[in-house]
Amino acid sequence: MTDEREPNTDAEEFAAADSDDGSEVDDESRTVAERNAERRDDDRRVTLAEFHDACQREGRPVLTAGAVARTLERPHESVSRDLDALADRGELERLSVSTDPVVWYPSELEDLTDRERVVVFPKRREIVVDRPDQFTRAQLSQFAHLADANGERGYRYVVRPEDVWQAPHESFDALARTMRQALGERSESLEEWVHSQWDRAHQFRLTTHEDGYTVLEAKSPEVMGNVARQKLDEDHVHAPISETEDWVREGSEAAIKRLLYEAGYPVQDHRDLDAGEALPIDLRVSLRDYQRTWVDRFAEAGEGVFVGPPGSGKTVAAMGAMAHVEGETLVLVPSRDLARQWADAVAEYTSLEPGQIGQYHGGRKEVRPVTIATYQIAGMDRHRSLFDDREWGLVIFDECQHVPSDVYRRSTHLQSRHRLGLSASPIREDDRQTEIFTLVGPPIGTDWQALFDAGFVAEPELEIRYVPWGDDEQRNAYVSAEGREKYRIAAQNRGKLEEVRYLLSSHPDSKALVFVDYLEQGREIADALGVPFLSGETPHHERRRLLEEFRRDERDLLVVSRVGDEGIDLPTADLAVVASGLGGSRRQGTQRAGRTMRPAGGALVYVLATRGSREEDFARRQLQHLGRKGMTVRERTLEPAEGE
Ligand SMILES: Nc1ncnc2c1ncn2[C@@H]1O[C@H](COP(=O)(O)OP(=O)(O)OP(=O)(O)O)[C@@H](O)[C@H]1O
Repeated sequence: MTDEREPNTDAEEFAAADSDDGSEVDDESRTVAERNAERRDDDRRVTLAEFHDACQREGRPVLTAGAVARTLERPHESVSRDLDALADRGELERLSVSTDPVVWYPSELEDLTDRERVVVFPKRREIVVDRPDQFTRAQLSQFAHLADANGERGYRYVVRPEDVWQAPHESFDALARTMRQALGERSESLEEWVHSQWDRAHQFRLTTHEDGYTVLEAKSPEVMGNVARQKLDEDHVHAPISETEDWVREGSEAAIKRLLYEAGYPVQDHRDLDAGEALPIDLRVSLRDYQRTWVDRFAEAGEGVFVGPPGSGKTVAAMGAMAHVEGETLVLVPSRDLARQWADAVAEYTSLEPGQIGQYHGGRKEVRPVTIATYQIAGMDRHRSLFDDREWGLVIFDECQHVPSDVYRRSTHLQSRHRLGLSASPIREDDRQTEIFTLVGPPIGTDWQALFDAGFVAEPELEIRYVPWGDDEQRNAYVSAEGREKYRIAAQNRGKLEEVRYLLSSHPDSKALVFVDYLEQGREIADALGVPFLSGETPHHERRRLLEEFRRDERDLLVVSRVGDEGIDLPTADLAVVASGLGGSRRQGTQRAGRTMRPAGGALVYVLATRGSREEDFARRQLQHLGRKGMTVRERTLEPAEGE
């Protein structure tokens, strides 16, 4: 299911790394080459993990040096020496049996049955872990991101520059400690690389001068001259203050952060942020531990993006951030429905009175100490004053992967305020990630799997069902069609209706949502099932009524068009069937699946794809992404009905 690559052996990895190293030997580099040679020698020493491997391959917990040498394909003599060294360090036990050769076994025998094995591939900057425990996962997620997790064959983490840039550590030494704890031992070349990335992220910072203006500080005159002064011009900075300091033009902080980020030097933002007009706020709910950690990290930085699966409590944690800032707050959301839900939630979870909470959108225009506005309104010229009407101390961007660029542009002058983004989809297909990072802040997250394991969010089961064509006419049309038309025909395969019926009938007690991408198909399915079809064409009040009925359990089935992705916050469902919608972005897949990840009930997602069509490949790729998030993904190919 996933594109997990089989790890090479360590030896292959190092052999590959070797070809880069020390190939040019001149007088000066000889010492480097010698050092590398030594290190290679070190790296070739038998490690405890390799001993474990050997035991596993031999199927025995106790081995002779000869057996280890044979299994690992290493010289007997050096293996004996290495095993001695491991025993001296207390990692192996040695037992001499008279007349027989010495045998070796791990000091912790239980290691063999229930141990996590960490293999580092420094050159690819990948870490593969077998059965990592919670602690290891928490440590790893501080400097690497989970690229694959299929539960059976291990977790693959990759360390990207931005993972290091946003590591929540005070110093490189602290980060290195976390790495060593997670990896079990030191990986020198990975550490070197991480160190260089760490340095990059600590070359520049923005600070507030005692006279109130912003200063860009560089760590050295060289980096100021070679990087900042090459990338920035008089639009961004006034005259230099010193060799390492520039006086920043008001309002260009966001542009500076972006330019330097793109040059590979993310800027630390240490300005004194303006808390705006004071607004005392008490929380009426106690935050969960991970939410408290999010809020603490936000409090420390003054900015950031909470990244967690839907239903993981980002909205509630955002209120924790509001209570920390205690300033007037502007919340921007993608739709009116969400504005209303936010207003209700603020009233429920904080000490604020309803009269202090305003909504600002097509329906209502209230600007109050806490104002929730839609992106649509916030992007309109005639409503631009929204940003300046009050001294906002905090701006919250809900679903911040959707923030339209005009809203970003308009809110850049709010850079001096606290900024918080909320997102359930960390992965972007365009370059929004840079925008979010530089305009809002760095991601603050928790390993999703940890949230599933702790039971805060129910992990959905996902199944892709490959459905045969419903009739020959469509199949033939598909064969002769081209390009996007192929997707369209496959998406609307009439065979899917039967499959939807079947799935609904096999979950008779579930509250279900059926998603479609095409209005025509939505109407057909809704008609056939005798239920309403909710689309962009459904009047607003009608939409709300239907959703309310669904929430109150007065309805248990709705067919929803793509509008359900962006505009409205769908109620909790037990079952989601994605009948079409595989032509969109990866994010869409995540969000749809996410709708059923609410804590209640054993939520289940079925994605239908037409067998043998492009949809099939697409489904596989989209759901891989979910697999990487630690969900269980299953595939099932359905046979055509009799006679076809
Ligand atoms: N600390 C908490 N204590 C009790 N309940 C909580 C807490 N945090 C969140 N919840 C509950 O969990 C549910 C989901 O929370 P919330 O709406 O904040 O999640 P979310 O991550 O913002 O979801 P979405 O991404 O769908 O907007 C809500 O019903 C909320 O009441």
